[in-house]
Amino acid sequence: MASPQGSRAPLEFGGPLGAAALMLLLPATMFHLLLVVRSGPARLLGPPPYLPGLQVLWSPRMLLLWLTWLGLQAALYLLPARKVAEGQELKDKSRLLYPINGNPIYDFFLGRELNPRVWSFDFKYFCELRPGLIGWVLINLAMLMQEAELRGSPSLAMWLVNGFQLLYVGDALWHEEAVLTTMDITHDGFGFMLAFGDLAWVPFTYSLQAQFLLHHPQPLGLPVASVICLINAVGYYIFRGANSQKNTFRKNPSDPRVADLETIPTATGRQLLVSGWWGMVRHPNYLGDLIMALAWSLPCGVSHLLPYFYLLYFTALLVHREARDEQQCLQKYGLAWHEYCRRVPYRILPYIY
Ligand SMILES: NC(=O)C1=CN([C@@H]2O[C@H](COP(=O)(O)OP(=O)(O)OC[C@H]3O[C@@H](n4cnc5c(N)ncnc54)[C@H](OP(=O)(O)O)[C@@H]3O)[C@@H](O)[C@H]2O)C=CC1
Ligand SMILES: CC(C)CCC[C@@H](C)[C@H]1CC=C2C3=C(CC[C@@]21C)[C@@]1(C)CC[C@H](O)C[C@@H]1CC3
Repeated sequence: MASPQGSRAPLEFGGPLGAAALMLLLPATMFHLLLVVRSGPARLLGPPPYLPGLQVLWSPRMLLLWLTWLGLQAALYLLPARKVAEGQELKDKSRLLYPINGNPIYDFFLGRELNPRVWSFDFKYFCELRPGLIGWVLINLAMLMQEAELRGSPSLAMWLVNGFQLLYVGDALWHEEAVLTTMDITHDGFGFMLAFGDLAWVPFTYSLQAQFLLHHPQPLGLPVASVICLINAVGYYIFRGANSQKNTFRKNPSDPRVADLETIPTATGRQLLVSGWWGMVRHPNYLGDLIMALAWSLPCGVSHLLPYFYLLYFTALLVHREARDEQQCLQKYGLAWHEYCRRVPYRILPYIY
């Protein structure tokens, strides 16, 4: 089906071939990382030390545990006390139409249903923040507790990684409503990418540093730990400052905290911030997030590349995501976006990219 303008919407992620490759590569990458992190050499680019037998990989008990975890999260999600927030309204009051491009692989990967719901249970919104992110910090905690069992007490590096990532997840849950304006909720369908990303990729690869530290303890002195804490604090300050500034502005441009910021009018009636954080680069929030990603890897030392996998993957993800967002903003704002790009020429890293 053509999009409202009659033209075919551009295929993303390399179209069907890219989608098929990612659906094979991503689970294989996660599997490789989980095998290598437990090995002595822990070589990111080396072959996995061994391939476990089927009896190791398939456990009905683990499947039951995972389904119980999902069920618990679903029950908590349905609690009547939860706050209900308006989703982001689309331009023409209707919902985006997904191109029926006649290719099941691409649709399966990117998903076609924008708001997959059963009654009030929104599967995409539920998966985006709860089972995966909370599962992530639970795995981290399990690593910390296992290190305490093994070595008498958790290492300083393990405390740092747990603390930094607990702050990140707690922040995401505290600002849960902000997820409603992300492209995952407003633009992407709920397909393999988000289902696998939310439920497997986040808990099992985002906890890689904690898993690495359990199997490869790293000495960390207080002076270096203090510098790493400062790096994470700077990253979080930029991340939170930029996200809050934009979300406050989007909710109420007259809010005293953003009313004095310079803006560019657009034909949609919405304005673009062109000073403050969003006058520094076009995605300051990504910059803060990447600085935190560096701070999460540094406690693992520099002897192995493996703990820096998240930083490498995340850089690629945000560079790609930024390009996708640029395309969407160009479609939304046209000349106003060109003007914004002229005045704010850098995307993520000031004077570099
Ligand atoms: N840890 C992880 O795996 C991931 C973390 N993230 C983090 O999630 C957060 C959200 O990122 P993301 O969902 O990509 O989207 P963003 O929060 O960056 O929002 C992008 C949208 O913001 C609006 N916008 C852009 N520029 C301006 C401007 N100058 N003035 C006003 N509005 C503007 C546009 O939407 P509109 O104009 O329609 O409002 C644009 O589509 C980020 O901090 C990111 O780092 C993201 C992906 C993965
Ligand atoms: C290569 C992967 C399989 C592609 C999947 C990417 C997903 C894991 C991410 C896409 C956007 C995400 C966001 C977050 C977590 C990761 C995913 C789902 C946050 C919830 C992280 C916390 C932030 O405060 C908000 C983010 C929104 C986007």
